[in-house]
Amino acid sequence: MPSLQESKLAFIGGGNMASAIIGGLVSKGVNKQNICVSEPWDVNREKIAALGVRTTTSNVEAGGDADLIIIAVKPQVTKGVCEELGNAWSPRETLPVVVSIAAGITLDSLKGWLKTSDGRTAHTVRVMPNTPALVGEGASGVFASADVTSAEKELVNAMLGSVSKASEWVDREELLDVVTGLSGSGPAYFFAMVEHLVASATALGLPEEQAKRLATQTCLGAGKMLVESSDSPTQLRKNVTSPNGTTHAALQTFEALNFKEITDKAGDDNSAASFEKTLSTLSTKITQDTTRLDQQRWESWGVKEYAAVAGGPVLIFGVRKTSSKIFDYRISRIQRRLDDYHKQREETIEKLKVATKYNSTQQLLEKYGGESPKPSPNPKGQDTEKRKPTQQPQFVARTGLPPPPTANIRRPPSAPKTPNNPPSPSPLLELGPQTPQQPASIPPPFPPQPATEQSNFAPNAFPQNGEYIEQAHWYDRLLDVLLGEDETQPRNRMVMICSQCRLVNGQAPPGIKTPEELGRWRCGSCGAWNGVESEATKILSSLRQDAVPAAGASEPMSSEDADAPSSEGMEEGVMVSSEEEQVASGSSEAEGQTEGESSPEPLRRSTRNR
Ligand SMILES: NC(=O)C1=CN([C@@H]2O[C@H](COP(=O)(O)OP(=O)(O)OC[C@H]3O[C@@H](n4cnc5c(N)ncnc54)[C@H](OP(=O)(O)O)[C@@H]3O)[C@@H](O)[C@H]2O)C=CC1
Ligand SMILES: O=C(O)[C@@H]1CCC=N1
Repeated sequence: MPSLQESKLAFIGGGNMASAIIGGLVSKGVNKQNICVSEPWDVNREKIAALGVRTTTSNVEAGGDADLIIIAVKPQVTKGVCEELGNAWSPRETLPVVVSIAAGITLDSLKGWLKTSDGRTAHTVRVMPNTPALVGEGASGVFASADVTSAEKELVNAMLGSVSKASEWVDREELLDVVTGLSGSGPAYFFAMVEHLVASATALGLPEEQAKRLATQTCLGAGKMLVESSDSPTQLRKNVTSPNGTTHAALQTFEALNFKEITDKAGDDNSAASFEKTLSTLSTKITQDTTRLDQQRWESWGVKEYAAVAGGPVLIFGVRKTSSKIFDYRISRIQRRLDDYHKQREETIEKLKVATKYNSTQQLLEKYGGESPKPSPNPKGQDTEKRKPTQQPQFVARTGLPPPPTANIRRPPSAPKTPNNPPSPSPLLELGPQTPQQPASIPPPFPPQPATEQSNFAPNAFPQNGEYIEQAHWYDRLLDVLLGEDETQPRNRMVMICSQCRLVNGQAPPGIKTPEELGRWRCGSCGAWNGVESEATKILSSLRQDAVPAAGASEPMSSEDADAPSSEGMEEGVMVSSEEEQVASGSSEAEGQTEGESSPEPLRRSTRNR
């Protein structure tokens, strides 16, 4: 670190305090050409220039190559000045030491504002000087940030020492506020005191100039005694105050007028100085928070913020992919086991066929018997043909009552419903994704009808004004990719429409994608069976039909027994419940028809058998 004489000094702001220090430095012989002052106001700049130092209007130029910068602008201007300098110093390899004399501006703020674009900050010192610096009688309080080196402190001490008789380094930064109220502002208190004394003496008849000289010299003499005497201020006061004398009477008047309180108040919370300090602190805080707010705003988002927003969906996608892989693996294991069971079942059925000579019997019957053997007539003499589940539409009014108006059932047209005069197709068949996978061979039982009539049918199934139709957006697709499709969504569900009477029997459970997965199901209105039957079930049904007449031939059954499906068939473990019902329906349907209008509910029969 260069010495004070060799150092280049720059003053940002050439006002009262800067003038006092520069004047002191010049009078102490510091090289004037090493001092540069930036000051926008011509009057002040010329006054400074009169001291013989360099001046400029550019802060950056003044601070360009300085070793020590003294920021001597008003507190509210300090932020802008610091940022201007910090930005300009980025190319500099070594940053200058910065001394701020601004009252109330903290080191943290200063260091933040002084940051260069590459993140460096100048070592910073706060000084609270006073104007007697001009005559080399200054008093200063000092506090430095932790990164300030001893060499840098030495340079600051040297600069202050040339204008101050007292440079006090304080332990805590907040103590600089106390120093401000004492020595920073202190000269003003003494000047005010002299002002009042002169005015009082003048009012009592003493010529003003005489009064001023007497007051000023008294002030200087008292000050000198305070500096030079070993006595305390209290002792020095007592030495002047004769018992019951005029000084005593005057000091009593001071006390009566709350002299102590006046001086106390100069530094307490209700003083103007205190308000100034509070306002200055608030201004600093407002500036800091405004800066923080700017940083938090969208436009000041950094790489981290954008990365978090962009990476969020990728993370969700990754988690979803991983978890679906785990579940896919578990599902495929269970599926393999299930396939194995299916295979074993097929093999067992084949063995059963061999054991019962099913194939050869079937061939012989086809060759010589014409039709498959029919079960023998039951004791009631009912025709067993009637027992076969009919695949024709059954529009039988089983209760004799019309369906409620809200029922999702087409109202009978004026013409009677017969296969030759079928009603129009259900509009639901036109709902693409929800249309069940019907065999193409099933002809639509109802001819198309005008839209107005369609909307009268099951009116709540069709949006009247489109308000319930949700358009898929691009982000819906994105969410489907990220989170998977919702199996409960209508577009992913199968609708169970009866192939005979077209009644919508609700939706297949979520996750069912094919008719095979759904299996056989029975229409709740006409009782017709729908869906796809597995090969094994067909064989077993056929075997059962073969077995029933054989048993009947050897041992006649009661009507109850004849109507009931065999318990073997009902308990067949490989059949799903709907398949069991289907086997049972061979008799229940027939019974339903023969028993006419009082036919039991289609499923009641099988329930009773269980
Ligand atoms: N006066 C004192 O006894 C003491 C003052 N201080 C502190 O010293 C600092 C200065 O106080 P003081 O000298 O009294 O105030 P002054 O107003 O007298 O001086 C400040 C000077 O800075 C100039 N200035 C304003 N904006 C800029 C800028 N952007 N760049 C460069 N210069 C600028 C001003 O010009 P313009 O007038 O055109 O705005 C003015 O000449 C304050 O922060 C104060 O707290 C500390 C201890 C004692
Ligand atoms: O009045 C002021 O704000 C400055 C600080 C101390 C002296 N003058």
